[in-house]
Amino acid sequence: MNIRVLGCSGAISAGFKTTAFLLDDDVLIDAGTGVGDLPLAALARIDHILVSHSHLDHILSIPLLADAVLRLRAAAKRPPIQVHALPQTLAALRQHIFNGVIWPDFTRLPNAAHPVLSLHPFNIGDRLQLGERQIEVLSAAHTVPAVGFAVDAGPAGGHTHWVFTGDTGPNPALWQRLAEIKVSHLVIETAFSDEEHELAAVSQHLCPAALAQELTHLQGEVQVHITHIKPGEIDAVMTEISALDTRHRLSALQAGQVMVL
Ligand SMILES: Nc1ncnc2c1ncn2[C@@H]1O[C@@H]2COP(=O)(O)O[C@H]2[C@H]1O
Repeated sequence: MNIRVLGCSGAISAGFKTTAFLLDDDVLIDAGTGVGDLPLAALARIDHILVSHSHLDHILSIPLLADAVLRLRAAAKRPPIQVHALPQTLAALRQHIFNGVIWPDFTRLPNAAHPVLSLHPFNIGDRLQLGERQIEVLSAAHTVPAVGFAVDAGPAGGHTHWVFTGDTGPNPALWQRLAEIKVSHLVIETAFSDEEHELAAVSQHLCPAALAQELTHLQGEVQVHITHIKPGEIDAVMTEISALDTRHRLSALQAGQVMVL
């Protein structure tokens, strides 16, 4: 099982794409601007999109992807791309994106019987079975209903997990759950530097000081990948993180990086 980072930035600028991970070649975890770097044939292979929350930097490639692959998938008689998210997130997509104003309703196009997208609600704690892969929905604490995900490496990988926190501030429920499973990779956000700790708090993100506090709850010695840093904050965030006293191995996640489970 491979997880490829298509985008891991907290906003955009040249060379920085927002959150998207490609699990093998058919499952997207979040659909930020990084999705747009995939060739059309690769886009057409995506069968599932797992959405952490409704914010634009995580969803904006869903409507664009639907339009890009509609004809290819219809010609190949492919089923709808399944979009999986919390009920509140799916309602936001329906109301604010697929409303015929911002974008056509691709849950009914090219026709209502065989649309290019279908919407599938999940709840925190659910375990989604996508082919051989099992993915658990984790809690997140953000300004809108939000989740993270834990991808189970399966029996060949000793049932370790690749964990993505999603966008979140301090999140006790996450650490409670992670104490019960084996974690090999933790992809955790740190959007802002400590200087911006008030903005981090109000927008429910982490800064390095808050990250340090969160990581005290993570057992063992884990490879920790820092994601969702705002482009102007990267040097400050990574300098502050390099000074943290922690047993875990911390590095900045990079677009193009492939993690093998
Ligand atoms: N109160 C605020 N003041 C300024 N910026 C904000 C505020 N709340 C949210 N944001 C920004 O809006 C962004 C929305 O997406 P994010 O949660 O990734 O990160 C958020 C912050 O960068």
